[in-house]
Amino acid sequence: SDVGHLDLFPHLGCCEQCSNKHPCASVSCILTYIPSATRTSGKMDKPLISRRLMDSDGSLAETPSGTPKVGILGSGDFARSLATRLVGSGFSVVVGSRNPKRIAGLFPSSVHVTFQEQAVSSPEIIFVAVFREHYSSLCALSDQLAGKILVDVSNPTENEHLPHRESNDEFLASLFPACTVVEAFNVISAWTRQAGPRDGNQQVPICSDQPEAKLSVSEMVHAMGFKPVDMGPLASTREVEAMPLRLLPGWKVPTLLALGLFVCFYGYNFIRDVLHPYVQENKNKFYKLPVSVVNTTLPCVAYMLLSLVYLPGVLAAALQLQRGTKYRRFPDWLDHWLQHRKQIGLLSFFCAVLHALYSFCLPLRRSHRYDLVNLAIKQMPPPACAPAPACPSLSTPVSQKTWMSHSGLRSKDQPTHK
Ligand SMILES: NC(=O)C1=CN([C@@H]2O[C@H](COP(=O)(O)OP(=O)(O)OC[C@H]3O[C@@H](n4cnc5c(N)ncnc54)[C@H](OP(=O)(O)O)[C@@H]3O)[C@@H](O)[C@H]2O)C=CC1
Ligand SMILES: [Fe+3]
Repeated sequence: SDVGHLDLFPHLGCCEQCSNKHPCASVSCILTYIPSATRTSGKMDKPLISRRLMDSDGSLAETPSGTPKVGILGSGDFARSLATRLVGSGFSVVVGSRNPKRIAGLFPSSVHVTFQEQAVSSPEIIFVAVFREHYSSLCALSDQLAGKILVDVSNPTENEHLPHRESNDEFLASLFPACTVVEAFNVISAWTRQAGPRDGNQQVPICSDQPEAKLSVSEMVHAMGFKPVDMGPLASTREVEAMPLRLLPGWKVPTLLALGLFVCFYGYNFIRDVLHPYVQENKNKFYKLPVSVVNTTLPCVAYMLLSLVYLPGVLAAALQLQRGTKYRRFPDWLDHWLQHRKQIGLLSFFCAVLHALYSFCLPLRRSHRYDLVNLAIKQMPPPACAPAPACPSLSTPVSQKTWMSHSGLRSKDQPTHK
């Protein structure tokens, strides 16, 4: 309704947008006048890089003095994207490099790029954006780093990561015992880190043995527009560092299960529909392998998977009844099974959809085949003095009734089988 809009927006004067009497209260005009920032709300409207930090050419300008200072060791991709975001969030950033002159131009102008020794002297929080194998090259800075918070951002490669091996954070903490090590940002992509949490993951898992250090880093993460998530002590970093290595977590077992079921049912249907007729009656039905046998197999797999979605719930209920309480942990196998129900259910649905598509396409394919046979027969010249055909279906075009009966459809004048 237009009523009341004028009270809400008393600044609206003469309307230049439409021909209404002034002041105009039409919704379209009001929407044109309201600044976009007041129309929409939420975090996404906040500019990721504040205007006051931008030069006229779009690069980042000097940060005002008195802003919190953050150090970054390393000048690679991670350091660059992090520095850009930190400056955009109002932090003063100093980057420590082995060769500051070479890489200074790659950072926003407000970032101070210097040698490692100078970079770590004043900030209390220092990001270690170098690979694990180069941590030991930072040991020369031990005295200057004493008492500071080191934020480890590294991820192990797959070969490095072994479940019972010490994490990169634990290794860093052992090299710098006088520092507090905090894990953060290892799961955030370079794009999200630089552009802010617009469309990517917003959660930043944080681990440390020191609650104060965790709090300081959490506040910084929050100021950068992300959501800090406390993942516990430094020992939890083994789990957190393994996160980026997991592709589609939770799907491996259900997918293998679905494939296994498919292979079993396909084998069974192959023996029943193809191999058995071939051995017993010498009938060649191998043409059924790509479509018909697959289509018979898909619903079997779908039903089996669906039953595997419901079964653990029943087992869990039975176990609770037997134990007389629901406050005891399920056995591990049942716990894992319960956690995979969503994936198993989706795979079941996928098989059912494939079955529907196959079933829909099969009659179309048969109809096309009969059309081709009809055409071929029509083109055959009648023999000059041919005897009466033994099989009428070979000399006359295949009727609609024939292909309908072969396709499992029934024509109107055909009697129903009881
Ligand atoms: N890139 C990404 O998107 C992500 C990276 N990470 C982690 O961030 C860390 C850095 O990654 P990234 O920036 O991509 O790597 P890069 O190879 O781009 O940069 C590594 C930096 O380490 C510095 N460095 C310090 N000491 C040494 C040394 N002895 N030998 C070689 N280099 C050294 C170098 O800077 P200089 O020469 O100036 O000293 C170099 O620029 C890694 O631990 C990685 O796992 C985590 C998540 C995502
Ligand atoms: Fe079916």
